[in-house]
Amino acid sequence: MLRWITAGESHGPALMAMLEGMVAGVDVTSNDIAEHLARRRLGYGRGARMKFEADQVTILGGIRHGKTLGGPIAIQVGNTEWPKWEQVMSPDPVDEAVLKDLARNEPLTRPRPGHADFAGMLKYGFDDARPVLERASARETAARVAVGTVARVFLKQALGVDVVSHIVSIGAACTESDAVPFAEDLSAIDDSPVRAFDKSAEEAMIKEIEAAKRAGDTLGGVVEVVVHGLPIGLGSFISGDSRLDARLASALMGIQAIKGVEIGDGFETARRRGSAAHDEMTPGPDGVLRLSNRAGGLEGGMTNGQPLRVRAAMKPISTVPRALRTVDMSTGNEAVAIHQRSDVCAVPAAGVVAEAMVALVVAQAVLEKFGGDSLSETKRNITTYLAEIEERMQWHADNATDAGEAV
Ligand SMILES: Cc1cc2nc3c(=O)[nH]c(=O)nc-3n(C[C@H](O)[C@H](O)[C@H](O)COP(=O)(O)O)c2cc1C
Ligand SMILES: C=C(O[C@@H]1CC(C(=O)O)=C[C@@H](OP(=O)(O)O)[C@H]1O)C(=O)O
Repeated sequence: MLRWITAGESHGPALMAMLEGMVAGVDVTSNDIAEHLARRRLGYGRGARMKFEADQVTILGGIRHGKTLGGPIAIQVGNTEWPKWEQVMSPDPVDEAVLKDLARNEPLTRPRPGHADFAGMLKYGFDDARPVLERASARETAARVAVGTVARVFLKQALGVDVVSHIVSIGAACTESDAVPFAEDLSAIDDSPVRAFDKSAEEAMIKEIEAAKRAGDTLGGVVEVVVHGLPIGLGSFISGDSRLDARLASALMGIQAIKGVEIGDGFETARRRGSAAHDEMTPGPDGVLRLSNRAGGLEGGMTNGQPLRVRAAMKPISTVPRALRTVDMSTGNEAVAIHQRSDVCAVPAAGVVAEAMVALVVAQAVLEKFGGDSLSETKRNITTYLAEIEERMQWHADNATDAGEAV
């Protein structure tokens, strides 16, 4: 089974990610990983760190001469800030006298409502939020994007599919378009500072971020991930945890600040009648043709041959410059929450992270269905399966007559 894990803190020496279960023979290099990490650093409204963070990539195992070897893949992403934090974040003990004089080491005792500080301090028994926020921080998403890159290049090489995303809304500024973009339509999406597909919405989104910044406030929004061309039958209805929609929701919800996941038309579907909620089928030249894609390409927890379409809602950043009320955990008194360097809006970056999580989950489902130890073996299995599906679809196309039931 394809599995992944990350380690590391926001201001530690580096983040690390391990990916186990990837087949041999996938072409991937440090440059591919660096390219996607650079995309994650972009976006209007991000804080100062993204301007100088270099996300130095080192592949430590599992890849040789640009090809996966079949063993666990280990990737390190360096934290540019480490030299400033060497003592505060040292894995080995540091002299108390040295730490006492470091402003950076001042205990953070005023938890930010909305961040992990409060519950994390109580749960792990810390008087300081530093050890909590270091790991809760979305800096960790750089490690996910690193392993997500391996998953996305595997999907491209095994099936020819691209995992793409765009921003649907930031605050109240929302795209008007309900088109499901193709990868070609999104080839220049990273040139948009808010990664918006719809140009008129782009302007409104930028204005929304500027207004929030001026007001000392922060923003969230909604991202959409799309994958065209997936084979029918990834995931399964046989149990809750094998349903692909459940697995996608879990992976997307696992991203810091994501508070809602919608598959296809999701919540809107719940407001419709059945007659207007599903995707009717009709005989077509390739077998069965769908008249809509409200389900987002998933029925019964399986891909159904329609484009996969999944959205994730991100809450506003909780480090609000116009700081929120809190309680000082060292005194019990009313206080204002910690305010430190932070993003005003990180929705465009969250889109890149969401792509990585979707790529990992879909790659896991592809490997589960088609197996193989090498890319060529997986591809062979895919080809055989697709030929069978095509044969059945062709049977429908060849046998359909006008004698069907009229609707
Ligand atoms: C790409 C990205 C960047 C983020 N940047 C910040 C930030 O600069 N400041 C902040 O307070 N939260 C930021 N967050 C959100 C926090 O990490 C998140 O709210 C926190 O870990 C608590 O988890 P929860 O929101 O899921 O409950 C960011 C999230 C993402 C996905
Ligand atoms: C470092 C990243 O995002 C960070 C996510 C984050 C948080 O609380 O989640 C807080 C900020 O951390 P710092 O105080 O170090 O600037 C962001 O910059 C990153 O995305 O690489």
